[in-house]
Amino acid sequence: MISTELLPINVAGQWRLGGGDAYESLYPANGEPIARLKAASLADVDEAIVRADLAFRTSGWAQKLPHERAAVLHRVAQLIREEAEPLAQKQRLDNGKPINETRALVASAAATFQFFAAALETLEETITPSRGPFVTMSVHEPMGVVAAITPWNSPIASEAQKLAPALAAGNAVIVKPAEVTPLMALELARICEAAGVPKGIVSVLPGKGSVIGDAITKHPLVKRVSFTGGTTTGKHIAHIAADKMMPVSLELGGKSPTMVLEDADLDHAVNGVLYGIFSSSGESCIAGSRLFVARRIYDEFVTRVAEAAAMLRVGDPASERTQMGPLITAKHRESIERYVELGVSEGGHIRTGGVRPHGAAFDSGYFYTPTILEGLTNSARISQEEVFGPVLVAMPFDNEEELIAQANDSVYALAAGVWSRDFKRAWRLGRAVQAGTVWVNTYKQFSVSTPFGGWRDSGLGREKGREGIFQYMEQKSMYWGTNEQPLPWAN
Ligand SMILES: NC(=O)C1=CN([C@@H]2O[C@H](COP(=O)(O)OP(=O)(O)OC[C@H]3O[C@@H](n4cnc5c(N)ncnc54)[C@H](O)[C@@H]3O)[C@@H](O)[C@H]2O)C=CC1
Ligand SMILES: O=Cc1ccc(S(=O)(=O)O)cc1
Repeated sequence: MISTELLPINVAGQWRLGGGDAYESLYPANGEPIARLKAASLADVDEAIVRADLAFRTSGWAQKLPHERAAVLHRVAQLIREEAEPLAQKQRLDNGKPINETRALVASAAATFQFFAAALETLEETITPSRGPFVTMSVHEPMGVVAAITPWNSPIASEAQKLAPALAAGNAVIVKPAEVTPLMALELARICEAAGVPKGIVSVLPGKGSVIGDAITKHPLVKRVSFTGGTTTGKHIAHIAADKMMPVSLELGGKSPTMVLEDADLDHAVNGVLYGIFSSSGESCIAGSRLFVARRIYDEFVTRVAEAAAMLRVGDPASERTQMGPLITAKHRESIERYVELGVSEGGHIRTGGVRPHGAAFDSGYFYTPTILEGLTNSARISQEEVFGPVLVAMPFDNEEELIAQANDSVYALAAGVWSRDFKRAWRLGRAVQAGTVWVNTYKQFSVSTPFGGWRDSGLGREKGREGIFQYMEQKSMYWGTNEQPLPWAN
């Protein structure tokens, strides 16, 4: 247990107990409580947003010069780095990912703050070519209060990905973390305050999405929502946003194809496929969950992947040797088990996994074995729906045309992988596959300077990259008259 005391939440700079129901955050590896807190109430939501709006207008945050705000964000990055190990351990407890993964997420959160601080300092507005007796320019203004609604699977990274650009842009930010993983957002708010972000500019309101997230989205003072989560929730938020004429960005689900060609470096591809689906226990929007392998090498390749999957070290997230930890909750594991049963009922057979691991070390956590299904087509429900767990569907293909048709036959289009030594084929497939991100001869690599987002049901808008900051700003075109030529009605 991190603390037996009820943890305070952050209502526009006031650290206090939430007004909602008390609940416990559980360690997925053993089901034991690690923290207790009270969720935000609807009154907390309204108070946080009204006070955030006041802080936006009066705290001076929005008016700071870019290099001054950037200095504060650099300090946030530095403080995250100074506290990296305790933060990683806390996130391990909150979310159950292996410690090596949570360390990488903490490092990426620091890098994100550093990147957006640098982006802000070097941001250039544009003077546009004039077409009259005036000088024209395009500038950007902060929006006011914006909201960041995040899922449970990579808390500190997904929160930093929204908080850093939103703060860089000069806004006040309401963070609504997933109910089951509230701790990292609270830590980030504490660090922002310590780094010099004025009180009221960051709030963290944990609680049920359908209540707290909904109220935040609908609030008239909230000028933008940046959401990461499931596609159904994302569509619901998009409807509310349409009614408010509010811009949104939506980072949603995926069912990403990995394509392995006959000429691929197979050692490398085996590792890439394993990492793509089984890292983070497959609880990853970009998990490479559909594997297409050239028929000529299908048996050899899938045998190698299955054998390696069976050898993955599933277990204690605290151990540096662990490659796959537990799933997030008992309920989520049940949903994955139902998907595997569905795959079998649709004609699939389990090549490896498909069970909970046995042994005392696993009994009270939410563990599941790395699972590969074969014998299914791309139209099976388990090939089409997001499982969000360690389940791979492997399928052979006969030619490129059929491969691309199947890879693109999905409501999702978030990511894709191509494995081939033939540059021309890899290029052709990489350009033909419909996806927000394509990895060639690698998978699940990220750079904060490269935009990320999905097509179709995988989302709207892009995060990261220098342009990511503009998501949180309104654009304004300015015309400066030069008086060289009178307006038509001049007297
Ligand atoms: N494209 C991307 O970048 C990523 C997408 N995801 C997606 O997230 C999903 C898993 O996360 P979950 O927490 O299960 O998703 P979810 O959609 O249930 O919840 C995500 C967040 O939205 C909140 N929420 C739920 N209902 C809401 C409502 N009516 N109004 C406002 N907020 C609401 C939740 O409390 C949580 O904070 C997966 O489908 C996955 O693909 C996850 C990580 C990255
Ligand atoms: O930057 C994008 C990004 C990185 C990781 C993930 S996930 O946590 O693996 O789903 C999602 C988006």
